[in-house]
Amino acid sequence: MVAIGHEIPYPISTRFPADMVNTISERSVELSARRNLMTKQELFNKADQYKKIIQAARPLKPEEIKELDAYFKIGLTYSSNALEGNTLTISETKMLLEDGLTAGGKPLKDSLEAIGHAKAYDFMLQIVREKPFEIAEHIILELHRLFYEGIDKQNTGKYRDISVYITGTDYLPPEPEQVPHLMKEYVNKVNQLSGKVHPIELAALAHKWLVDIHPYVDGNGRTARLLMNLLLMHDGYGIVSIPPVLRVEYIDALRVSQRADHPDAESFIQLIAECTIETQKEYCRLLRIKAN
Ligand SMILES: Nc1ncnc2c1ncn2[C@@H]1O[C@H](COP(=O)(O)OP(=O)(O)OP(=O)(O)O)[C@@H](O)[C@H]1O
Repeated sequence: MVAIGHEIPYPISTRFPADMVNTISERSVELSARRNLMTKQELFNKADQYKKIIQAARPLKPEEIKELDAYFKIGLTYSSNALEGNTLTISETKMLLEDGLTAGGKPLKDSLEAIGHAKAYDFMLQIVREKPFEIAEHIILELHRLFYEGIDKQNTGKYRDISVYITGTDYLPPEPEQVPHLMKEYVNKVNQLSGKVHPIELAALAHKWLVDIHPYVDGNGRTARLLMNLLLMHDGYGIVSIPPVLRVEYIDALRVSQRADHPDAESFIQLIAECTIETQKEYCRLLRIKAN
């Protein structure tokens, strides 16, 4: 069970800063260069310092919260879909979600994924703002349903009844008969761990354990990243994207956490902590907060 105040972070204008794409890749380079220089605990400490600084800028006006929600919705929708090969750029994602304009010549599926992801994001925010809450199976299924119903009605919001494989890895997700009971165990494990480890570690593990089970036919990565963000938002850390340029690091860290010999989730947790700090810097930039 996670219970903290209503801590919603915040952009300032839905009018996307023109430098958004550059900012994302520059931040990623910076993030890559810094990798492994700080311990997990140092990263958590830094994220907690930023969290305090950002919280001191509250309360925000309702219009500011609305604008920040829209800003990060576009950012997460773009990055989470791009990680899975969706070809929409951040500007095309913005045009689609704000003005209803589809990108000419691009697959319809890419637009449906963006629209679905945005719906699931809105639901995620709604849950974060209804407190207190516990992670529950119906919440995770609803995140998936909203994301996936426009793409494949048959497999939306329900567990898979077929075996699945993750391309490019030896790791085999469990057989479909095991999924319902593994998901029950999963929810209990996440709720029981809440308050016992740092919230960023909890969110990273919730992501990792969900993709380990791979409960759906498709859309596992995106549902897991939304769930991770539900936990991070709930604890006041903001919306955390994994920039597409870090895809290799992201997948490698998951692989290390799943290898048969000495599985180790530490580098995955560290990567999520680093991405959290980058998000917090973005909040500071948008809110004109001097953090150093
Ligand atoms: N070893 C791994 N290699 C690659 N991806 C992994 C691995 N372990 C877990 N994953 C997760 O699985 C996701 C991709 O899984 P898959 O290719 O089955 O896509 P999916 O289920 O269709 O979900 P989505 O399309 O949203 O990612 C990644 O985003 C990642 O979060």
